Amino acid sequence: MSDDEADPELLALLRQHLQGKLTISEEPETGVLEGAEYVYDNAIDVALDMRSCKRAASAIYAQMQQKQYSPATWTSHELHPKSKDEATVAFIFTMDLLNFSFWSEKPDAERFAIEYRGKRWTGYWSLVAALQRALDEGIPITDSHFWQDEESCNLDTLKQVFRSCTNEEIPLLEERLACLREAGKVLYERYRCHPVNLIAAANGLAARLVNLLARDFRCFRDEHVFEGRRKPIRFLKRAQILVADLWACFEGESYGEFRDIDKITMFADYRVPQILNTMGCIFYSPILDLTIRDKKEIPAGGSWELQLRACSIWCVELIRREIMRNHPEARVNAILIDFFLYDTIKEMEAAGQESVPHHRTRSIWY
Ligand SMILES: Nc1nc2c(c(CN[C@H]3C=C[C@H](O)[C@@H]3O)cn2[C@@H]2O[C@H](COP(=O)(O)O)[C@@H](O)[C@H]2O)c(=O)[nH]1
Repeated sequence: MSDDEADPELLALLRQHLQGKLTISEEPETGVLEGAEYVYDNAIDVALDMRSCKRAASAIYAQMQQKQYSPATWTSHELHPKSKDEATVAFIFTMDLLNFSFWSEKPDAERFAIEYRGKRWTGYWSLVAALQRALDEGIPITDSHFWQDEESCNLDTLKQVFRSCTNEEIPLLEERLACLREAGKVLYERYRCHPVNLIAAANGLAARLVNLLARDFRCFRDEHVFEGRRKPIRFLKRAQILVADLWACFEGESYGEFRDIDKITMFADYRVPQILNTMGCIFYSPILDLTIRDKKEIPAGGSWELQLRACSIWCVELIRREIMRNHPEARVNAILIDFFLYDTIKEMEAAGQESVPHHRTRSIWY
């Protein structure tokens, strides 16, 4: 077919569209839930316990009501940015670009930690504290121009930004620099150097923003082949939590306004599976259970890890459906359930009440 002959299939599609027979769905899907259900249906090392999920649904709903859990809870965290503007969009984008792999095998007093505002911050909060401290110190760590400037933004700069008050360095420092470099390049090439233009391109659709992040940024493309299945399983954890953080921070308005926000799923990290296991909602084969309890590393991209992540997503979806079945008026979605579960396991950790460890996989995806 010569270049100027149109593809007959395309012509047929166009004709159907013009005749109003073809509605090109405005509502894109991320495919995350579909992939999670597929893995759940084919998992042999991870399973769900329906009775525990039902029990968890009513307990979670009751506690969320009692704590008045809402998107506004996000801003109430001491370290999260308070201004509702472009600077906060840039902060959240930078934060979720680097929001991965903080766990340490060192004892608490020796693990990587950031000293900021008179406190020691570890885990996710060490990331937020380091970014806030860098901005206080005049380092433009949330500016995509800076990320591309190899003179002023390099490994030494990041070592300074993430300098620890212990002898342990932040894990995967080189990978974090690579994420900033790539994101700086893509934002320059496609989004006029600022993530607000990426949000504008999504046109108020959360699923579209997630898909744009996965399409344009390799470092957000958290998808993996499960046991040889041709179509990769999409987790897109940092892309999804980025949308969720925007929605929560801006309380569903302005840069956080998404008419399909309920399409966002739980974020497949290493903390929520831990609390779901603690509550008996998900359980493991004896060998996997032993591996996790012995704090042995689980290979990134392997079947065990994908089963853990996918079954956790599916578990939170079933909990969400159970809550909506019993409370049709509830303003609860997978994001708020997830945020609640994460904050709950962190409270348990702070109180020394963790009964089972989280799984250990070192990865840039979560
Ligand atoms: N599923 C899920 N994963 C989350 C979060 C958050 C923080 N979200 C804040 C925003 C609103 C909420 O109220 C939280 O205050 C971090 N993480 C992930 O956990 C890991 C860090 O664990 P640790 O090293 O122990 O701090 C790492 O993979 C990180 O990406 C969440 O909410 N959900």
